[in-house]
Amino acid sequence: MRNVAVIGAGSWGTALATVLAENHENVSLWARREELAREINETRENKRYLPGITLSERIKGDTSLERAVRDKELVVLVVPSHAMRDTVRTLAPHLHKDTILVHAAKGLEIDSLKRMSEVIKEEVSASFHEQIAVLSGPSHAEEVGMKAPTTVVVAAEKMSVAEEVQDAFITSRFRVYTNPDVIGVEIGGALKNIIALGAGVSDGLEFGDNAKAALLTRGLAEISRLGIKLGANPLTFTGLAGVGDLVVTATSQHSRNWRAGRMLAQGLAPDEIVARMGMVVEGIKTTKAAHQLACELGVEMPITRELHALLFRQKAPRDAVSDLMGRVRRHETEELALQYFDNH
Ligand SMILES: NC(=O)C1=CN([C@@H]2O[C@H](COP(=O)(O)OP(=O)(O)OC[C@H]3O[C@@H](n4cnc5c(N)ncnc54)[C@H](OP(=O)(O)O)[C@@H]3O)[C@@H](O)[C@H]2O)C=CC1
Ligand SMILES: O=C(CO)COP(=O)(O)O
Repeated sequence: MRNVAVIGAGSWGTALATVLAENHENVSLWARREELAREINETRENKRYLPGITLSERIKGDTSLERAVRDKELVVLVVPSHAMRDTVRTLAPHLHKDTILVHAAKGLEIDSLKRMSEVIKEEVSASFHEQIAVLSGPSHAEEVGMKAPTTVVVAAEKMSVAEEVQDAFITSRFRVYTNPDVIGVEIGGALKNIIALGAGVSDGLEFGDNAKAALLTRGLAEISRLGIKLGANPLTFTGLAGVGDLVVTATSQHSRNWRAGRMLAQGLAPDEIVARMGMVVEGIKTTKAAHQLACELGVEMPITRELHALLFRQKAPRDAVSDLMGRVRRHETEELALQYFDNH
């Protein structure tokens, strides 16, 4: 491919543009603010979102969505999930009929509780539906910008589409796997942010490594439970979009969600946390959406429930921990354990 576009010049969009610039001659990078597009073009740096990384001359900042997507073979959507619907609605009429759309956002739409690929499908014509993919996995923008070895996964309903996206992104430092499980990859990527918030709370309370390991493990159990209910392949949660992203987000000081959790433990309100961060903290809105989804589908998600109470009902962090630890005793792998005891 020669012409690709990245929509969203935050940290992740800018980092993905640096990867794409290794493989493609023209990379349009859409920013909604004129001064950011100008800074990218004039200084070859995005100081606010990816400081210290020199951007290739192949990357061109642009503020026109129409111009950015026109005649592009690949369009990468990297706006925060709350902005996905409006952004896709605006650019949809200008897409070339063969364009592949890949999104890299990690969240759910708060009112509809939909995954990002579902939101995108609703905003583009049916002819694009098989050309939609998701890119996810353990990948902090700061490290990708520095070309540290990174692995990600691309999921699409059609394997040939996933493979085209794999081809477009793969470099010697950015290894891309494919997976047909769009639901699992999107749910893993979105819900790990909730558990990362919890890990930040746990670290803020200085609970140590046992508590963090418990949160990650039981967090993955509840992410998988919801994902499987929605139709995901359980194996996806053992992969890059599951365990991989959970570990990288919940154990890293790069993570905005982990840092937000630490601020929660200090008693800051969600609004103050978002204002201080100056960057997107997807886990806050995703906690609301996932909690509602779990209630509607009757899926048990105790960590998500407690974080929801912490974020939106002013529950004290230590009370949330006591309530988690004091829950009714159970088997570790409840469905499997019941089968096992039936057979023995
Ligand atoms: N950062 C990372 O390491 C990774 C992030 N992601 C995911 O990528 C997505 C984007 O996050 P990230 O780049 O980190 O976010 P940042 O906070 O770094 O940047 C947010 C970007 O989105 C723009 N933006 C904010 N609101 C809107 C809106 N309503 N309409 C259009 N654009 C908007 C901002 O523009 P402005 O400057 O004008 O406000 C800015 O360019 C998230 O879903 C995140 O979970 C996934 C993997 C890694
Ligand atoms: O998704 C990420 C790494 O894979 C980035 O996580 P944060 O949004 O918490 O920084």
